[in-house]
Amino acid sequence: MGGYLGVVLLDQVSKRYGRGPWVLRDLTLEVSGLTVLSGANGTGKSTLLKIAAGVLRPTSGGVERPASVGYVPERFPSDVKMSASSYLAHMGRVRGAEAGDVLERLGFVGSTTAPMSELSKGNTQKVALAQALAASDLLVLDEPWTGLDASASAELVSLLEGRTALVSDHEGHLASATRVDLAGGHVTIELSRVAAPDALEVLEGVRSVQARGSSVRVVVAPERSDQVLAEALRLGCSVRSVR
Ligand SMILES: Nc1ncnc2c1ncn2[C@@H]1O[C@H](COP(=O)(O)OP(=O)(O)OP(=O)(O)O)[C@@H](O)[C@H]1O
Repeated sequence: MGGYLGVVLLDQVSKRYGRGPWVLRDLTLEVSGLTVLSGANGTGKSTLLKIAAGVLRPTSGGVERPASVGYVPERFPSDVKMSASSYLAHMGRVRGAEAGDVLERLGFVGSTTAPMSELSKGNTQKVALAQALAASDLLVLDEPWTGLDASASAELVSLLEGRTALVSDHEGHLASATRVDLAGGHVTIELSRVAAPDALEVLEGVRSVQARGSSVRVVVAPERSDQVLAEALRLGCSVRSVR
């Protein structure tokens, strides 16, 4: 893979935390322009964004990101002792690009010299956005409107115009952006006589396998449910229900 400017490419990315259920499975994603990630709570939006930004490794699969990536996490740490101006200067040196007038445009009204831990939630978010928006190739923004007032929210929409960005947005600020829905629905298969749950867990499309008393509940992507059912029967499992 090579040469994607302003585009993050996730190639067959899967992620699970430890031995927990699969949060993402075989996800391939190219981003150009504004792309909004949607999906119910817990479907893996923040996980995907962390992987795209490079702060979390996928369990498997490849990620290629451009050189200059700006990331705003879902929650900015609340205990940063550095001041906003020191933080932005530091990030500017790391990135080789200044934050420019983003703070002013977003209507920042706090102190740029006080510790950031003393800033209000909205003003902290504006600093987080200012450092990220200095990146030139790709923005990865997790709920970036959190804590912003109406005028800062509208300004952020205009700041994102023409940018390449992967954004989670519960509130529909970017109505005209490309949408990637992580929910995609699921099929739950209840099995008994399961000798080897591990053999089910590795099947394509399987999101989780949970023992429940004498049965095992398998959550599967809808497009793979027929194949998983067939494989479960081949492994000698009995099917109790599919819904
Ligand atoms: N550090 C972690 N350790 C273990 N499990 C985690 C961790 N982070 C996230 N998860 C799990 O991964 C799943 C996806 O979480 P994630 O935060 O990516 O979802 P989300 O779509 O961003 O949710 P929300 O809309 O509520 O912010 C959830 O089941 C969550 O419990």
